[in-house]
Amino acid sequence: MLKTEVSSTTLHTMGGTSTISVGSDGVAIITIINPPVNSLSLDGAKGKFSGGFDISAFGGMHEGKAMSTGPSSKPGYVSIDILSDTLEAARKPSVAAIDGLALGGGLEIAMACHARIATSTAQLGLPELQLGVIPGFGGTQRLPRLVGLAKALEMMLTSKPVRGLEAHTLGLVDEIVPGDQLLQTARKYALDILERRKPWISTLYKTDKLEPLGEAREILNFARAQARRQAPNLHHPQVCINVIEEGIVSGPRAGLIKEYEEFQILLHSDTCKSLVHIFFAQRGTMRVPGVTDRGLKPRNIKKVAILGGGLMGSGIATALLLSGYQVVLKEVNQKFLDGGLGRVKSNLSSSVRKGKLTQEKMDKTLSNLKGVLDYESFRDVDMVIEAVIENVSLKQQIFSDLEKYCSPHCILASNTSTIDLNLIGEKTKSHDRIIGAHFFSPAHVMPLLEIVRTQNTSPQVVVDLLDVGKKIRKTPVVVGNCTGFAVNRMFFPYTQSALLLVERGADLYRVDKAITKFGMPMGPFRLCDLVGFGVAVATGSQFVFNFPERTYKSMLIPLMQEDKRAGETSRKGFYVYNDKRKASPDPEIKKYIEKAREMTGVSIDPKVITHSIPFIIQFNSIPSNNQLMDLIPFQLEKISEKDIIEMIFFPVVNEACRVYAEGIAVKAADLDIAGVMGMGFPPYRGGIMFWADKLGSKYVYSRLEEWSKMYGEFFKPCAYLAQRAALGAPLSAPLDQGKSRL
Ligand SMILES: C[C@H](O)CC(=O)SCCNC(=O)CCNC(=O)[C@H](O)C(C)(C)COP(=O)(O)OP(=O)(O)OC[C@H]1O[C@@H](n2cnc3c(N)ncnc32)[C@H](O)[C@@H]1OP(=O)(O)O
Repeated sequence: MLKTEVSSTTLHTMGGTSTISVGSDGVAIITIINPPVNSLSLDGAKGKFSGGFDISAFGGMHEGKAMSTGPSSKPGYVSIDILSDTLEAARKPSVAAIDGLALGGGLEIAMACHARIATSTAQLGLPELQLGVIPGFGGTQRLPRLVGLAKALEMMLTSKPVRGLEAHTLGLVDEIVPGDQLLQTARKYALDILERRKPWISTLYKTDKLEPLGEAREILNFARAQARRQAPNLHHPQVCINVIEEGIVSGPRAGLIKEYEEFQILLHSDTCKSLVHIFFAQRGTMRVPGVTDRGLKPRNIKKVAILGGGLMGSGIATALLLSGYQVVLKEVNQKFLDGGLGRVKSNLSSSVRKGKLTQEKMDKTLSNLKGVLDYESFRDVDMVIEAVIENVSLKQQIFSDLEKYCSPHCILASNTSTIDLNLIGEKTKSHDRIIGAHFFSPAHVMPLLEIVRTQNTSPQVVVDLLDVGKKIRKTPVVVGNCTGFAVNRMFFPYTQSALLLVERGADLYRVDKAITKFGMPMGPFRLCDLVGFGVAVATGSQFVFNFPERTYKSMLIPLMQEDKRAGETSRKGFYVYNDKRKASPDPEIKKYIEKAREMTGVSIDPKVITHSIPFIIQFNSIPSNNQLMDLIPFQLEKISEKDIIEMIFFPVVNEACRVYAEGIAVKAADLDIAGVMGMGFPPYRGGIMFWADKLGSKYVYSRLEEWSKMYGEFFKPCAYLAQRAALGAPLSAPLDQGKSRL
């Protein structure tokens, strides 16, 4: 029971409200209220358990405002003067009572207290690295001293929080209590410290959890090597390790100073700006003008039917089952149905093997799955997701069947990745409830859900699907209807420009290597192998048909298909694969490239090469044409990595501009998220539009213009890009009103 309050004060600040109330036991309770996540701001009072420092204030700091303003202009003011020399060194003990989140700056304040009491479900973590910075309020020094170096490094480098129970085992938390006993226990704990019944601990000077220096160095070096391997383009994980090391080698106060200095530098890095942009852009996808601002409430979707138990259908079923939905899976015959159900089971078993799901939960989850061969069970479902092969007439037939069997309120969704939804729904009268639910393979793993809305789809149906997307832990991006929607329209030129480059003489494996080095999970050719040539050609044909003027016509893939090379599944594609599915370059590929060149009349143009890669060769005699041609592949191999990256990605930027200008995407930031989550574009580059804006619209335009003169229409900058470049304006600036197709 709390004792009666004897005094209380409320502070209103820009960062929310703080209340201080002192009970008759003399213990003061500071409560800080700053919805939604109690983020911290420097103008506000300190001491709240929260989602961390106010990330929206990073923006102002990027524009030049220092993090330390006013009285806090002194280096390390918060971490040294406030948290170490005032809070931690005080003659009054402080105890953190943690319910819910204690992340980033929130946990750093808690660690500067003399003890921490938490609920078992509280989440404690230092996720600053996910934003391109390091903990800045002493976290790099205190966390290793509470939980040991190895665990502290893991928590910081992965940005993953731990739950209260684990935090207690680790020593981060002193006691775990139910939520309703939190304050009472924390109060008593503070008095116990004061009266020396509990130890009075300053975390900063604790050493018992720190490994001896030699061992510590080994752990740090191991972490360095691992971080370099996992994120070779990222500098800030290395900085974090260096800062931790400084504290171990030179003492925690030296560590705090280095932490402050490095934090200030990282705050202004491109990586931090890009990751903060992605943080807000990801949350912004849930806001769709004209849809989510109408006050519509999502309807309760309980039962979903899926048509097709292939790779996509079974993945979608898995994702829904894992979030508690009842799922009906329909196939055309028992063999296919058994295959589909088997795939769902094996997806779930793999979660059990990885410790993400218990066997008991898996059995319970599977009881929500029903396999069927007809439409009878569709009568009471709330939503259907069609996930059959990309065949227009088959989909049209299915949608008219669905109209007959499903109730009038049932949402009719298609998982098509390219086909125009109006075409799919052509034979129905249900246009207001037809919507695209485009998942990415494997659907139970990939984080993006592209929600496609036609001009007739009702906003209620969009709101319903946004809600389902959130519940199955996907990031939904709402886009307009067209061939390929947003993600595949951006993907198409990615493969096309790669084909163009190799046909002009660039080494295929070097293209993949350059793109992987840039930060993509794999290069365009390795990806084609993974997706399979069959799917690549089927999707590609939609583009060839709809956008012929900007299609690069290559015979390379069809030629390889003739020789039964179909990608990874056939063990041969652009690479060859061994039993363990390890990819190796194949010298045979040259043969296909030469033949493809011959068939389409593409040649390596020496003028272009010498123009783009100036270098001098001295000949003793005048070389023959054949000798010159022999030199060409060698010369083209000299194409710089920067040129490879720009020639592959600027056409993607160009297409993203078209998608934006046509109103298919409502915000440029949605395309950034679609690229990051659907294509694997590196988040630390901020997404495709953000990255292009960093290079400047003028530069992107001028390069595309240059290549379009050399290689033709494929590279031609679109009108929107040309206009932005002429104005010197960013590509991501909001569009004129009334343009959106949504
Ligand atoms: C000096 C220090 O060391 C520096 C720091 O502390 S840096 C900050 C470190 N903290 C973080 O990185 C945590 C970031 N936040 C998160 O991971 C998640 O938001 C969360 C786990 C706190 C909550 O997740 P969830 O419940 O799914 O809600 P989510 O939609 O993400 O956030 C709710 C709202 O709070 C905002 N928000 C979350 N954390 C915020 C923060 N630290 N600052 C400002 N706004 C924040 C979100 O933008 C969102 O706003 P919106 O509703 O207007 O879109």
